[in-house]
Order: sequence, then C-alpha cells, then structure tokens
Amino acid sequence: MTETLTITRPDDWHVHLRDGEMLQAVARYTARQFTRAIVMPNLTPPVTTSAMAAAYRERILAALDEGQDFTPLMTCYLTDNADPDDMAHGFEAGIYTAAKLYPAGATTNSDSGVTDVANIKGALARMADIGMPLLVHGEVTDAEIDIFDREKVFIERILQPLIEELPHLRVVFEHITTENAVGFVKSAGPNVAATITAHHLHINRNAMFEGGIRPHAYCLPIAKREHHRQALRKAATSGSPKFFLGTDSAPHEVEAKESACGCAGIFSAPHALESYLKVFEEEDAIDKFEGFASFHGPDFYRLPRNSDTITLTRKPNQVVEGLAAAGTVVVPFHAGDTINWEFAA
Ligand SMILES: NC(=O)N[C@@H](CC(=O)O)C(=O)O
Ligand SMILES: [Zn+2]
Ligand SMILES: [Zn+2]
Repeated sequence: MTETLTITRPDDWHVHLRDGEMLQAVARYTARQFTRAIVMPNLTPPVTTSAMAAAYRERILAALDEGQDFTPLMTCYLTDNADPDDMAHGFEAGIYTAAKLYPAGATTNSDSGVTDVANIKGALARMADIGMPLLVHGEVTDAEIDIFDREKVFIERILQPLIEELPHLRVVFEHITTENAVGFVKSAGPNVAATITAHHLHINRNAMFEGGIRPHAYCLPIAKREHHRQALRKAATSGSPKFFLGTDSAPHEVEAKESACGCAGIFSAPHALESYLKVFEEEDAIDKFEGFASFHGPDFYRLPRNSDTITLTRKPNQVVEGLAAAGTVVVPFHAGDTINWEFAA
C-alpha cells in the first residue's frame, strides 16, 4: 500500500477566491496546495475589463500569507456587451488567461452574464482566432427545464452548435456533472476539455437530503444521480488528458448557506487534494492522479508544467467543522469527517 505520494505540484483550474474579507481568509488555502489557479471573475461587480482583472490580481497577491508562492490566472467575465478588443488585448498582454461564459441567471453572481450566445459571437470568433480559451458554466437557465437536466440541455442547445460553428475554439466545459457531458467531451476534438470537482466525485444528489436538508451539499451545477457520479469518477481516473482538476471551491458565509434561500457553492479548498486523492485511491487509480492534478491542465492551457513537488501522506485527517472568515465562519467540504490523506507542503 502506498503510504506517501509525491507528485508534481498541482494547479486548480477553477476556483472562487472572492474579494475583500473573504479573499483575505480563503486565498491561503488554495495557495497552500496549488501553484496556480484559474480565478473566477464572478465578483460584484464582475471582472469585465482587463484593468479590473489586473487590479483583482494585485488584491489576490496581497491577500497571500508571507512566503506563499502562488500565481493567480485571471479570467474575463463575458457580458452581452463584451468588448472583443479589450479582451484580446488583456489576453495578449498576459493579464487574462481565459474568458468565462455565464449564462445570465445560471449561478452565483451571473446576473450580468450572457442572455444569448448570439450576442457574443464577435468575442467568441476573436477568441477562436487568438487561441484564448472559453470557460463555460454549462447550464441552460429556462425555468421550464428541470434543474437536473440543465447541463444536458445546454450541450444540445448551446455547446454542440457553438463548437460546430467555431471548430477551433478552445473550450473548457467547467465542473461537469453528467455522463452526457463526459460523453460530449470525449467525442469532441482535442480543443475541448473539462474540469471535474472533488465534490461531484464524492456526492450524488441524495447527499442534499440525507436525514434532512443539507445546504452544504448544495452547489451548481447540482449533484446528479449516482450513475452520473460513476461516469465522472471513471473519466477523472481514466488518464484522458481531456479531464483535469478544478475544485470550484466556492466559499459562502455560513449564514448565507444555512438559510431559507441558501447560496450554491461548496468550499473545498482546505483539503482539496486529499479529497481528490481519496477518490483515486478508491478507484484503484493512484497512478493516474498526477496526470489529472498536475499535467492535463497546463498541457491544455499551453503553460509549462510545474517543476516542484508536493507530498501526501496516508494518515487520519480530521476536517474541522468551520473556519473563521469575514467575521463569521465558512464550512469546508467534508466538515467533521476524517479523510485518510494529509497534505504536507
Ligand atoms: N459552483 C457554485 O455552486 N457556486 C459558484 C458559482 C459557479 O461556479 O457556478 C459560486 O460562485 O458560488
Ligand atoms: Zn459555475
Ligand atoms: Zn465555479
């Protein structure tokens, strides 16, 4: 049995670091485990210009602990009024690594998102030309589509036609949750990849209703049926370069989660690697972990792989019930549970 595992230091290809006091509290957890992270732009107001992204990057760097070596990779929040010139300038100047498509109303702080992909065709064509990746929150927002079907319908109505129209567009289908998404990504060209969260590998939709309503298991896209979770586990551990690590760690204050209208998001940053590794161990695929966590992401983004290493040790690791943040508490994924791996810097 593997007792310690040393791998190339991983990156997180999808994370919410927030801003202000929450940023001050949570940035350190991501910087502790990862060298780089794709930082989501869904702040209020959203990060829609390269100047805003450059300023946000500075705030992130200022929030790190002494001695932490971490590179935030910034993203542009696309709106109906996206400015292709500023976006392309930001990409070419190294301020932006990618741009993010939030269908308006699909998730947290997506109200300024895109109401119809037709409105951003100019920006998308420009991205295809310059090789700038498009990151997608892939859910339709139509109230008549069942919440558990929104990802599948997004593929049929939006993503498949988009890729047919712009076959060279580089696309990361973020936080996939269905076997439909796994199948779509596998059958698409090498310019289409996906991130998979730790929580969607661990929980199915029953977790939200286990003995009562469980707001800390609520995230978007919502967890699906067990056969979808099994398909995600198979994809993540398959060794395919199309699937890579993106935690979607999304902290909300405990009061905003434990509420009559609780926010979507699971805060997985503190023990992200341990959580993923547990899945790879259960799937008897520890040998595939380094590719998923450390190689497939930079290869897709055309960035160098990291050169330093990290070590995880097999030992009981008790996860705390809550962490202090922004004058209150955030509840981490696996709160109160014991995971059998521990990350050591
Ligand atoms: N995943 C979530 O449930 N929430 C994210 C938004 C997102 O990634 O869709 C957040 O910003 O809180
Ligand atoms: Zn999302
Ligand atoms: Zn997210």
